[in-house]
Formats: sequence, structure tokens, C-alpha cells
Amino acid sequence: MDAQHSGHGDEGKDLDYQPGFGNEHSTEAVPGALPVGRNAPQRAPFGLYAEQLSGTAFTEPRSHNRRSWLYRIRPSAAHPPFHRVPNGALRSAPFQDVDPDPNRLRWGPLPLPEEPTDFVQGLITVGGNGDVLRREGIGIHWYAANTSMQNRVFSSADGEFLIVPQQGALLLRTELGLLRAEPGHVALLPRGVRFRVELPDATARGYVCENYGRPFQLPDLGPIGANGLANARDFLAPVAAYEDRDESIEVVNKFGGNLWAAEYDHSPLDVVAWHGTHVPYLYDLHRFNVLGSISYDHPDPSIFTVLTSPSDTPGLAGADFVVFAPRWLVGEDTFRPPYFHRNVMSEFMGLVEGAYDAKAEGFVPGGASLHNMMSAHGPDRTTFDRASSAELRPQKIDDGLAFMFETRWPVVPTAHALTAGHRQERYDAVWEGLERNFRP
Ligand SMILES: O=C(O)Cc1cc(O)ccc1O
Ligand SMILES: [Fe+2]
Repeated sequence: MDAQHSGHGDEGKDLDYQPGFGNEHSTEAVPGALPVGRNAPQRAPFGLYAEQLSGTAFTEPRSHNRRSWLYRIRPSAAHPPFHRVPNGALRSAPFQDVDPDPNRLRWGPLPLPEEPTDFVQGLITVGGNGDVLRREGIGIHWYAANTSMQNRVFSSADGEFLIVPQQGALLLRTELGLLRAEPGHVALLPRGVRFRVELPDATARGYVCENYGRPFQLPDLGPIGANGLANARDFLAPVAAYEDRDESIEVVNKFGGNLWAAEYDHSPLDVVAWHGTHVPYLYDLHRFNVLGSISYDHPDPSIFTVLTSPSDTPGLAGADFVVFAPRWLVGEDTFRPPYFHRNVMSEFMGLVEGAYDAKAEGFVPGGASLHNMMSAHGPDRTTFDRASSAELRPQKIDDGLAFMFETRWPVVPTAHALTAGHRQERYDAVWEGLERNFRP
């Protein structure tokens, strides 16, 4: 695979980035390729084509508006028809395979493929909610891959891809440049942006939240103040990098819940310069500024929100991305792990590494759990017993990185997820044997 024209190594270990979530970024791989003072000069520099990519309606408020101007070797419009190709195990909302399921579900790690499988072929949908054609809701996917995408590029018109690598790095060659996402990072690929996933390591596994709704943004901080949680400057956008390749490339487009493909005679990753706000980001979850209680009680996990996709109802997210990162617990006279609860929001959780403080065993790296709307859950029996009698010294939780996709509507699983061999059939047992301790 040719390196893109950007002057860095092929595995992307020392890539250049531009910092700042929501910035009006601008970048050119060839000096002078970005028009100055206007978006669409009569002739763009060097014979490039100017093209706007809009991720929000033209008229959305300036604070939410997302669009980028791309200066490319060929306009995206120059392509042959798309035709349907098999969806593999990729599914989209509305999810109607099976009845919505109130049971608590948990899975061990997704097995790695034995046959050659690239990122797109390796996508397996767990479930989701909403309606892809109304741009509401989410699809939750796992991926497991062992080969780079070859002469193949992907994009989703249905939603943005929030990718959470769990094993193996991903080199993401996007229209707007390169990102290298390692386990512990997340990558956010906006709706419609084309990308190719290459694997610097032998295998890659992780999770995807495909957000059909309003683009993820940083949460407001309210009384927290002007700083904290995920800081805007820690989000990294790529610098322009382009491929100048006149050869057959399959462009796969997820549209309306199905995969469509067209054979291009050139690489569509041919953007030489761009500016704008509809851009991919890389974020290192270890940079998250974890806040918590320094007096008593376990705060709700909304204080761990990295990114939120708002709905039309203030305070109600279509989807939140929440991280449980290393932190100190100091609460006095407090049951410190996550409490028992039932929640109107639905909670899908995954584990990048280590352990999670609500579960003594069974919730393992690469695995997942789904606690749907109003399903009772919380610490398992071992955790409850341990934390109820633990000595409450300051304690560092530093052996894990867990995350949650929390969403406003129940997550309806796919038949594939329910019948998967790595589903743990006896998950309910972790709450068995919680003693009756009532002694009035
Ligand atoms: O269920 C979970 O483990 C996620 C979670 C964590 C927490 O600290 C409080 C509530 C909650 O849903
Ligand atoms: Fe929960």
C-alpha cells in the first residue's frame, strides 16, 4: 500500500495532528493548495476540485454546525453507480430480529477470525435503537479483523463511527488524513467521511458506536467550570494527506442500513487540502480528567461523560460515551463501587483492559454487557460483600479501562448477539446468593 503524500512513516507512529475539538481546522499537504479568503474560487489551486461536505443542515446554529471544504484531485461526484453487496453481520435500526429483551446480557471476548477478515467484513452488530433513516438512535457493533482493507474504502452515510479499539492498533487513512488509534484511544469518524482501516498489528478487535443522531460533542460542564472531563485540546484532528492512485478501488457505502459498493478508477482519499469542522478525531482516554466525590456517596457516571449526542430534549442524550478511567476513591462511610440500580437509560459496557470495579469476575477485556432500560443491575455478589466491609482508606482504582455507550432508548439485540457462542448464558448467577441481611 502506498503511503499517502504527507511525509511520514507507513505505520503512522509519528503522525502530525491538529489539536482542538470543534475547531475550524485548516491544513494543506501541498503548500498553496488551500484557497485563501474564499471557499470556491473560480479555479481552485493546482487544478483541484472544491467540494463541501456537510454533516449538519446548512442552517443549524453556528455552535452546532459541521461542514468541511475539501480540495481534491477528482470531485466525489465522478463515480459509477453503487450496487448492493452483502451486509455480512452488520445490521441497522430499526432492530426487529428478536423481541426487545429485558434480561441482563453479557458476552466474553469476541473470538478473532480464522479466515482473512478486514475491518468492514469483521463488523458484527450487537444491537441498537432508533431508526437509521430518521437519523435517530445508535447501532452497536463489535469488530474483529486480521487483515488490512485492500483497495477498499468505507464510509457510513447512516452515522458517525466512534471506534473503541480493544486489541491491536488501527491506522485510519481518511479523506482528511491519517489517525493511528491504539487500545486506550478512541477514534471518531464523521458521517460520510471515507476511510480505509489498516492493521499495523496482526489482529485488531474492538467496539463501535455508530451514532445515527446528532454528532457527538463535548458535554457542557455546568458548575464544574471551564475545565475538566475531556478537554477540547486533547482531541486530535489529522493533517491533510492524499493518495494519488489511478487504480481500481472498491468504495463501500453504508446507506439506509445496507452496504452498497461502487468500483472507482481512482482512490477517493485524494483530498490535498481542507478546512472545516466536519473532521475525524483521535482522543487518548488516559487524558480524561476524572472528577469524583471527595466527601461521600458514589456520583452518577454522567460525570465520566467524554462525548454526548444530544436529543431534542434538554439533558436527554441520544447516546453518551462514558469512560471509567483510573481514579482515586476516598468517599467516607460510602459503598464505593457502582450502586444497585435500575435506569431508564440503557447501558452497553465494554472493557478495554484490566478489570471493572462493579464486577469481580466474568466481565473481561474484549467482552461486553447490556443492561437494558429498567433492568436491575449493579455490583456482583463478591463485589458487594467485599465493598460492604472494606476498610475505607484512600484507594486507587488503576487496573482497568471500561466504557459505556448509554442511550435513551432500549437496545434491541440482534439474533446473532443472542445466539453467539461467546454469550455467557448464566450471567444472572453473579447476583445469586446476595444474603438477606435484614435484622430489624
Ligand atoms: O452499571 C454500571 O456499571 C455503570 C454505572 C456505573 C456507575 O458508577 C454508576 C451507575 C452505573 O450505571
Ligand atoms: Fe448501570
